[in-house]
Amino acid sequence: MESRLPKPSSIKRPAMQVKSILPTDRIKAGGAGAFNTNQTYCGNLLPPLSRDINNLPQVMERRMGGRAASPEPTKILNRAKLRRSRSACDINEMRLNNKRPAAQPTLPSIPSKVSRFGNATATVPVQRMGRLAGTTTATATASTTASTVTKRPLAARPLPRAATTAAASATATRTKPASGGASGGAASSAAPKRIAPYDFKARFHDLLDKHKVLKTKYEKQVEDMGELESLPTQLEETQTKLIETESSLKNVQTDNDCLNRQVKQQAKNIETITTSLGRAKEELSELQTNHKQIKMEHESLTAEVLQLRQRTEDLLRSNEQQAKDLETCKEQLFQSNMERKELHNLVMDLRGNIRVFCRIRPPLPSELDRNRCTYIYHDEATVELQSMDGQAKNKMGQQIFSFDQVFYPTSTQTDIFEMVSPLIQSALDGYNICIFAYGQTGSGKTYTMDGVPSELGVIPRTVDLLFDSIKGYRNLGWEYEIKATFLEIYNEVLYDLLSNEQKDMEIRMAKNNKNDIYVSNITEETVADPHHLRQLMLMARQNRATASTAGNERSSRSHAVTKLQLIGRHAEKQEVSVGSINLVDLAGSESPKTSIRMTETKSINRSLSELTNVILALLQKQDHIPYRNSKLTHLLMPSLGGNSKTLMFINVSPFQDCFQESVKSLRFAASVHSCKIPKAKRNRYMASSNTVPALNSSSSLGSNSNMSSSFDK
Ligand SMILES: Nc1ncnc2c1ncn2[C@@H]1O[C@H](COP(=O)(O)OP(=O)(O)OP(=O)(O)O)[C@@H](O)[C@H]1O
Repeated sequence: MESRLPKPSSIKRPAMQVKSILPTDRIKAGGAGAFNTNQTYCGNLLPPLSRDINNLPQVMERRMGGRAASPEPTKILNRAKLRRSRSACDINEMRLNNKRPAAQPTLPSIPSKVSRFGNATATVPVQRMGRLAGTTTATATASTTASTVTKRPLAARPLPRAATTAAASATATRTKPASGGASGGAASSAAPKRIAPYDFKARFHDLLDKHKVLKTKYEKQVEDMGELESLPTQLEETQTKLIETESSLKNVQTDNDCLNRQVKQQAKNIETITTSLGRAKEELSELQTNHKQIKMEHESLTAEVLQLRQRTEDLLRSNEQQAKDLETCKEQLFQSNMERKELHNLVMDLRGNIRVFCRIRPPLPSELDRNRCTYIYHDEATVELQSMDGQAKNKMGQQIFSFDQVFYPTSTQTDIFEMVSPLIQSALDGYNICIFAYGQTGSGKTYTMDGVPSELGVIPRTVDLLFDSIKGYRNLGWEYEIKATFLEIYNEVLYDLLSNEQKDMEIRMAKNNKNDIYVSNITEETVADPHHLRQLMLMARQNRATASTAGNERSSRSHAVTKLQLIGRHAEKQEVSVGSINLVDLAGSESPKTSIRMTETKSINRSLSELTNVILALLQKQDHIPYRNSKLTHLLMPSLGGNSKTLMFINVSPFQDCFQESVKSLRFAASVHSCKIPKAKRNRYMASSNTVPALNSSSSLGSNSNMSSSFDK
């Protein structure tokens, strides 16, 4: 009988390249842990199943070190066993399978068997199933088969999951028909039927089944090997991914920590903000309350503002009207003030341009034992002087004198100044005023003019009145400037009482005004306040020449002239008013019989005599008035005969031994009182005129003034 099986020589090895074993180095590189699921591979205890059938020759050759090498006894024995276990059919079938493509192995069909089992699946021999009776899993079947082929105890080796599944599937497929029919079930439960050695066909089929199972197992193992080969790469990728994941995890953890810190910080911030928000809410509430109050106040104030605006408009209209009225009133006031000045000075004129006041001083406590003559006061302006000496009384006759005013010994400084102050007012109105005291030594001239600290005289009171009046005039639009000079005439020589320097001082006539004179090189001080002027007066008094006389322990031995210039300006009306006050404390006349310093006495008496002559010449209306015969009359020329209002005090002593001098003084004063001086003219300038002195100019009427004046008619 000729077998239809192909000859073993025709079997070719599968073309598929399969790695028979894992390289040791790769296994080692993968680490033992990488193959924990397949300890047998890692330990290289068992060869892979891929070497079992298809690659068996090559494997054997490799293991044997090639055919040329002499086989080891154990391997030769195994090969002999293998050779014994395999039948010729097996070998032929393997050769046929090797010739066919490995992916689709095909076997020749056996019609007789096929018809008996019905389909290809049923080609699994019942005998084999019977032989495998008692095993319900493909694993057991495969293990049995494997042990049959390789004669190795493979039961302990776990099969790959895919192979197990395939084997189970194949077993299930083969057992289905048997379990479906009674015959099949009987066959499966029957004892395994041994195939007779001569039944090659059965053996062939049995081997074919085994071959299929092994082939399936082989394919699964190849697949598993492919999967296992890719495991290191996957492992590396997984490790790389793991490292990346760990790095990412670290980053994420870092980020998480950072975020946690931020969350904590934000939580704190939220807490702070919440607290602040609470406070802000409270403040907002307070502010809202305040806002309501302020709003109410604002509304109230707005209404008030509206009322005030209306009131302001009314007031503005009223103010405009009042401003017009004020201008009218100012104008009327200015005109009335000018009229008052005119009337005031008219009264002064009616009283006389030169007025004479007689003052009889009281005896001092130290003089109470001195004999006094009798003064009989007929009225306030008439006094009768009687000598206690009967011989002198008969010789001099009745001595009755009339003056503008007679002041009793009991009259005070205040009483005196009440009569003087109207003249000071005239000086502010632009008139030249001259006040001098005449009398024998010790009669009270200095007391009347300067006074004592407890009883101020005419000069300090004049200063106070001037500054008080300037304040009132300022309200009327007038601004005043006061300049002061202090000089004395001693032995017909001029001295500057504000300077200790030796100066060449002369009395000169103003260039454009023959009625005005000035003193060259004299110190002129602009006075800002009464205190300043008092200081200057004190300095002048200290510089004045004094000496002891028979009638006065501290007699003034010179004529002292204090000159105050008053320059008033009305900016609105463009008017300038220039007035002056000459306050003269004459040296006391002295009898040559009692004189100690004859030259001094002669000079004083001569100057006083010249003063008498000038006044008498004015009284007699002589053509020539001898002003220049003495420094005193020359200096007082504008005050005596020109544009001036003059007040002369006649001071007399109450003592009997002064009777003769007192009578002479009183006679002189009485004659002056009767003297007629032309009507004084007010110095009034228009600001637009070139003749107006410059404001704050040092040049003035008392010094070197080139001013030309236009006088009122
Ligand atoms: N009315 C008076 N009441 C009180 N004491 C007076 C009065 N008049 C003058 N005396 C005093 O008389 C003395 C002499 O006065 P006073 O020095 O003023 O005289 P005089 O005329 O200036 O003298 P002389 O010309 O020598 O300077 C002074 O002590 C003064 O205080």
